[in-house]
Amino acid sequence: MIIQNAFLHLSNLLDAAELGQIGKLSEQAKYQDGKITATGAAREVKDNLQLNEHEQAYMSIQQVLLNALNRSALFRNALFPQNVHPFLISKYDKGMSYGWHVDSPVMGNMMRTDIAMTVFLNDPAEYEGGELELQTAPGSIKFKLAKGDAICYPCQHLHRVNEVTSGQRHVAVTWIQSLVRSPEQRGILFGLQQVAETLHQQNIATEEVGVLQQHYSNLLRMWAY
Ligand SMILES: O=C(O)CCC(=O)C(=O)O
Ligand SMILES: [Fe+2]
Repeated sequence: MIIQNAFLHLSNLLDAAELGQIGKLSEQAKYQDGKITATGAAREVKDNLQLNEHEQAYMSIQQVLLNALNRSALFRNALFPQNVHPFLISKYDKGMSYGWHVDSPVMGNMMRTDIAMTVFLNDPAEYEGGELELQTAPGSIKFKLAKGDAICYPCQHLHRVNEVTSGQRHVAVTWIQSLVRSPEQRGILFGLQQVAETLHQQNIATEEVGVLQQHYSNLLRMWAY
């Protein structure tokens, strides 16, 4: 099936062993007020807990998450990641939420934030509420994914995390600068790439397949910066 959606769902981004490792590492670690890393208006509406970046566990968790991203062909082919911000590891206890906001357009060492990503680190049955909600032209969309899954969405959208009304929500959040800035252009390239990949799997290697690959390459070269 060809994926044609600006919201990329990565199923099982983390395997059971990785989830176990992250669970263990975060258990002993200290979490602090999430307002510390929020700027501007987002600071007023942010109410969560974040793993302190000076904690020993922090770097180990980063490594597990980056390894998982590195082996995902879907992540690479759909998003053209050029720069990935260090993950924020967050918890939302009962009563916590993150109100409507947009993320900073530029973060860290002057990286542009094109795509935001939430990795769900615990089972959705462990908490009520806590959906990631995006405002889009046709209406709002809510995501509350399985443990180990991730959602990637263009940073243009206003979004919020609904109040957790029971239990605890545990996520990792990051931002990606893409080689291809526009979501529409990424969608065209990803569509063509999936068609080329399907033809390749069917052992079809006609002249037309070569031309498809040629134009895919030329479009990517035209749009990459
Ligand atoms: O926790 C999430 O799913 C998203 C959090 C968020 O919007 C942010 O950190 O900017
Ligand atoms: Fe956000």
